[in-house]
Amino acid sequence: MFGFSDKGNLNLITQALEAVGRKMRVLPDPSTVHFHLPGDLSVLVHRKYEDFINELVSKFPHEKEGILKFYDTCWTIFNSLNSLELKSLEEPLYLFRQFFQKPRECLTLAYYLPQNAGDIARKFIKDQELLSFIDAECFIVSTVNALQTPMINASMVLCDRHFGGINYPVGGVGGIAISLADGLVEKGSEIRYKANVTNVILENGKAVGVRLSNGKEFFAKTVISNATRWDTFGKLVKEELPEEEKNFQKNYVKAPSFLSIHMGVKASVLPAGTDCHHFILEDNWNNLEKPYGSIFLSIPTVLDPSLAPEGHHILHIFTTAGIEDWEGLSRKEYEEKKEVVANEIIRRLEKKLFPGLQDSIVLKEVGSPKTHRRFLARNDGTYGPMPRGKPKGLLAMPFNTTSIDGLYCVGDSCFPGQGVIAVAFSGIMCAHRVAADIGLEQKSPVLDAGLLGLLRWLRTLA
Ligand SMILES: NC(=O)c1ccc[n+]([C@@H]2O[C@H](COP(=O)([O-])OP(=O)(O)OC[C@H]3O[C@@H](n4cnc5c(N)ncnc54)[C@H](O)[C@@H]3O)[C@@H](O)[C@H]2O)c1
Ligand SMILES: CC(C)=CCC/C(C)=C/C=C/C(C)=C/C=C/C(C)=C/C=C/C=C(C)/C=C/C=C(C)/C=C/C=C(\C)CCC=C(C)C
Repeated sequence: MFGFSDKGNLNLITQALEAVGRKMRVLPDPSTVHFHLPGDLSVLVHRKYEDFINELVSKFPHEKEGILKFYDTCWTIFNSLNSLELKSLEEPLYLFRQFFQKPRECLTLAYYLPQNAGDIARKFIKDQELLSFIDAECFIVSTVNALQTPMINASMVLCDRHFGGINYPVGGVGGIAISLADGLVEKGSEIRYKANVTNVILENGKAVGVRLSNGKEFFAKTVISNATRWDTFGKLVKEELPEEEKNFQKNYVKAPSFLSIHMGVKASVLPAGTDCHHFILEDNWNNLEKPYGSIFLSIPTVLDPSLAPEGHHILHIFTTAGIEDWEGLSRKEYEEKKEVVANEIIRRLEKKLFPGLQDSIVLKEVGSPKTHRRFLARNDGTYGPMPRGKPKGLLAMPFNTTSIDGLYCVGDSCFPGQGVIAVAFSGIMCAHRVAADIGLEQKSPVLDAGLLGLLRWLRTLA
């Protein structure tokens, strides 16, 4: 996980846990990911920035200058981000204060806001294979290539992995939700589980509450939806799609979902020193973004052996996959298809990384895009939004307010997009905007109208 470090302003998981009086023990991952790419290009992203740069330069010595210039630009953006107090960009008093206190940093971010990583990389780098490597760097966090990945998001992940580092919460990532929930309850909140919202209740065009599938209704000053914007406006709000959302759907499509395999294997199948995270694309760069084209693999027991019985490891393997491949099948066909597709992926891993993998399996569970749709309640099981074409960086991404008074959105179909830290930031922004709107923080109605209008107009330019 990103966001677990003890320094800077972008350690948003640490900060969220602290806010509810919690702290988790984490284990530092010595690397972010081990890339296994076409042409036997192998790159390990070390935790220490200098080690990573030296490794990359050793593979592309003729591009040393371009590599340094590209990643230096990422650092300029990351350092600007990391210097700000992160609150709502839809709240003018805060935004103006930040511009006044940190003008250089805010102007840097404003300059890069409409730009994409692939365009910046092409300013400095000519080698096609290296540009494809940067595509893979972006793909693992955005599910699209570098030309479609906003430069601010790319900089955030390409630098924070070295600044804050990747850290594993002892006991597994499920512990994050448990700690947050415990902390919230301790602070006086109430959480209702198995509460399936089917309607946002509107009164005179204002959101005033929610209705559950069991018919119960809850009323509130403010409704915040963590469902995707496709679910919020396609299912929960029964009105005609507002113009703003039409614009969002014009600019963004649902990213595919995932096929995931969770396996328990005998430890002897992994060579000594195996890294925790791997990304595998065997022969052809053109397959990078295709369904089942590339394989993600995490082995959390490399860092935290307590998760599996002695002598065993856990493998979490996943590839992008669309829901359309999995619809219209009988139960039997569905189960058979999961088996066939999973076995092919395991065969590829066996060939590339771990001979004998198939025979070492002691437990295997396969999830399809339908599993994601069902258990995460996400439209088509989508991983999040993906630009329809070439985006203007983050310019078109909506923030938290919506065109329905009293209704706010958070999560990965809001600015700045996919990723736990991105989503946590959208939560922080939303909390601040709501606090201002219900009188818990300062606000200026005149400036609000001006800024929200300006941001709406900017989005139409994207
Ligand atoms: N690091 C990883 O490997 C990893 C894995 C998975 C997801 N992620 C990140 O998490 C991000 C998603 O975060 P998010 O917060 O936007 O979405 P989310 O899907 O994690 O959270 C949405 C929440 O809303 C609930 N919900 C949805 N519809 C509901 C309804 N009708 N009634 C009641 N509850 C409902 C869901 O149960 C869920 O708890 C992704 O973009 C991804 O980057 C990361
Ligand atoms: C007016 C206006 C609007 C403006 C002005 C200017 C300014 C001030 C600006 C500002 C801005 C800001 C603050 C921004 C922010 C941003 C952020 C925070 C961002 C973030 C991001 C993040 C991200 C993207 C992340 C991501 C991640 C991910 C997705 C991850 C994933 C992972 C996975 C999948 C795993 C892998 C594995 C393997 C390889 C195995």
